Amino acid sequence: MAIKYELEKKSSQCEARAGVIHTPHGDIKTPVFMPVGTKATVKAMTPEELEDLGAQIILGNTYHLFLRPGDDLVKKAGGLHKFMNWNKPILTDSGGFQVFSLGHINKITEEGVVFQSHIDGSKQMITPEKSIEIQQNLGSDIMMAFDECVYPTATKEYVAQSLEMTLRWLDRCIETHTNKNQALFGIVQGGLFKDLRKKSAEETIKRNCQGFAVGGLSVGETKEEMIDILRFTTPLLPEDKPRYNMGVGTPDYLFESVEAGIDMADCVLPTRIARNGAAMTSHGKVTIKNAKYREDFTPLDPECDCYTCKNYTKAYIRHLVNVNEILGARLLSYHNLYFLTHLMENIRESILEDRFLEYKEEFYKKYGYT
Ligand SMILES: CC#C[C@H]1NC(N)=Nc2cc3[nH]c(NC)nc3cc21
Ligand SMILES: [Zn+2]
Repeated sequence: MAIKYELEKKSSQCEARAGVIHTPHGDIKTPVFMPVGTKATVKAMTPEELEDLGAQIILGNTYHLFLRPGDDLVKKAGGLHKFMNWNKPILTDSGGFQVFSLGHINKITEEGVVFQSHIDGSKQMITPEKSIEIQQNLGSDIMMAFDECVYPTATKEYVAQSLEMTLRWLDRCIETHTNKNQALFGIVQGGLFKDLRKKSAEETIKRNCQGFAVGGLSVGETKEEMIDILRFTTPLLPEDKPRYNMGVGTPDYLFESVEAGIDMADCVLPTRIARNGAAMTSHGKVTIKNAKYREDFTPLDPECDCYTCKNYTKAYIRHLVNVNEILGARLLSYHNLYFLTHLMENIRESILEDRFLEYKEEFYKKYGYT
């Protein structure tokens, strides 16, 4: 068994739950936020810094690593863990979404997706088999099935057809999944249509994957639509397997995901907004370039005990960002990743103490959501 999910405590107030995912590269306490390391690095962070800030598992991307440096090279290096010197769990996305959001799609056929590389325009094709072969070369602990990604604007007819193809592609992924040290997660689609979500969930569950993602969200739908679909779909998934909401990473979306019964979430936001000079703090978002911080010699977040907040001031970080010094992005990335990682740790504690909703209310008030 590549991974095993152990449920520790279910909230009495909502679908939230705390658990542990046992993997060949160590245990993951859930709910968990997963930093994104698209091209074999979580941007500007060393693996040691990721460990220090509490990261338990990171993401890699099939699409990017296939194009550069090539999954065959990573395999020759001993796999992605060795190549990037990260010895804890890694989850790799299958390429479906990245082709959609980055590659220039030429056509989607039953065989797979033909696209032009966003790097050199070369014609490429990813099939379910190819996606799993790449992920097995990378050696990730959790592989995502190759799915067809549809946007919330797609018609119901298209979404209905698409989820059927995603199920046929899942069967082909399962066929190709030979390395049983790696888990394979299915992805539930169905857009914003509850009957299609139910169908996709029921059919995906029949394939007995080691975990399940709710796909097709965080792709432009409204927050209310995401919450509605998430609260409908997540409880349909097996209680004894991990559940993963793809692409969420703001505090409110993390709270809402956990409240719906989600265990795992990932997002590029913490490092992306850091490069743009923004930080998530206990009292809401801080845009450090703001002139009001010019002579502010207090920590970024007075309630945070991370390396950045213990050693530097807003004025100093604002200076670094203003003169475009790399350290500015690094210090903000470190804090933002620490903030979301510890937010999920605090959420987990609140579930173990059966006070999740109270914690959510306290956090929302301080952060400025309500
Ligand atoms: C449609 C669809 C779909 C899902 N399929 C796969 N393989 N990966 C995803 C990654 C995502 N990231 C975000 N938002 C940043 N939404 C995502 C959705 C998916
Ligand atoms: Zn901090």
